[in-house]
Amino acid sequence: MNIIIASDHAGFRTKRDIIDYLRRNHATWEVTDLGPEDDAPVDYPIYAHMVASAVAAGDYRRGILICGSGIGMSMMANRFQGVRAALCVTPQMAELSRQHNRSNVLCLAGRLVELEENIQIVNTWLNTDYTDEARHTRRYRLMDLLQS
Ligand SMILES: O=C(CO)[C@H](O)[C@H](O)[C@H](O)COP(=O)(O)O
Repeated sequence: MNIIIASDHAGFRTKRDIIDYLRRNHATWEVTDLGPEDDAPVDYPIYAHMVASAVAAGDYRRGILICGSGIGMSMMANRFQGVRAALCVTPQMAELSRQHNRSNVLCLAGRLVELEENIQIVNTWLNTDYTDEARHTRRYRLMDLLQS
């Protein structure tokens, strides 16, 4: 199973620490870091575009995007057909985004949520399966069908 991760400058430190955590604790996930390599200012749409297009193409099973609020990253990622990006600020949101929405990209708020909480969110998101219930499948498929 593979996962691709990127941030902007505001999410850089959280990204670095989450990648370190994943490599130590989730050995079954092969982690690819798309950058940036430091916290010099960058534009989040470029990084969201890289991650979301890789997930949409099926090259990566999951993606994680981190910026200051998580908002711009989720806006950009959700422009891609087949990408269901969820901005989560609590573990319960991460759980529901998997169970009900089958999220495949997780967006985190590096400036608004403490690292320990973000790690719990990541853990929950990786460890929660989609429920595969008919009503949820119908609804997440409708998102692709109704996309303009
Ligand atoms: O909304 C955002 C993108 O999702 C983020 O919070 C950015 O990290 C934020 O806008 C960056 O702000 P800065 O003033 O350029 O550091």
